Amino acid sequence: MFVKICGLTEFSHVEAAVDAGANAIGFLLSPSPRQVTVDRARSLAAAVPDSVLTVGVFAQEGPDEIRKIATQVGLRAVQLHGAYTQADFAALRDLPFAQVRAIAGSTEADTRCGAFGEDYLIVDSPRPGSGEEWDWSCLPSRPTGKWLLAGGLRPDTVARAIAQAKPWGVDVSSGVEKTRGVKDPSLIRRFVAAARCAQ
Ligand SMILES: O=C(O)c1ccccc1NCC(=O)[C@H](O)[C@H](O)COP(=O)(O)O
Repeated sequence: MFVKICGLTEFSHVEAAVDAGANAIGFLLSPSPRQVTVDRARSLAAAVPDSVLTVGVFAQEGPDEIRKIATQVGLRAVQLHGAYTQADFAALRDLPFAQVRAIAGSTEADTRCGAFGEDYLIVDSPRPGSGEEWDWSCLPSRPTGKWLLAGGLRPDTVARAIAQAKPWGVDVSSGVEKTRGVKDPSLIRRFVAAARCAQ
């Protein structure tokens, strides 16, 4: 089970996620309570071993801005949330970054990973990063390929979510925070362990 921890802002939390065995770590580079500056993201990303995917999360920047920021930070992947088109993904394809397409699972968006040429698909709640649970049993069509379930997952709910939705991976932010925007290392450890034990 592939596990991504999103919205990290502190070195100690990056270390906790890496030590816990996370496969990917996300940095918010768009407006959010978890947003980090380009300089901060670059420093945090430099502390992550090559085996872990560093993902920059974007929600409103255009391809040129994403290209610039992702290169400055030294990311290994970009995650595009919202109204990004197939053309936006194509415009970034020449970069040496993996691509993550994040969609709201409650919409009619294409749930096939790779439909826009992306490497990973995140099927999220209608309000990304809100921590709100949503009804993933009501997906209009079953996602395929390397898809991650996200949206309101927590250490005590992730096993049930995996059993029901059978995703390729999971993604969490709010569920491993003690207060909004502030991660808790013990919750990170519990989340990764619970996801890894789940079937
Ligand atoms: O975290 C945010 O504030 C955010 C803002 C805009 C776009 C995406 C955002 N977050 C993405 C994520 O943290 C995760 O991919 C996912 O939505 C899980 O969030 P959560 O429900 O908080 O676990």
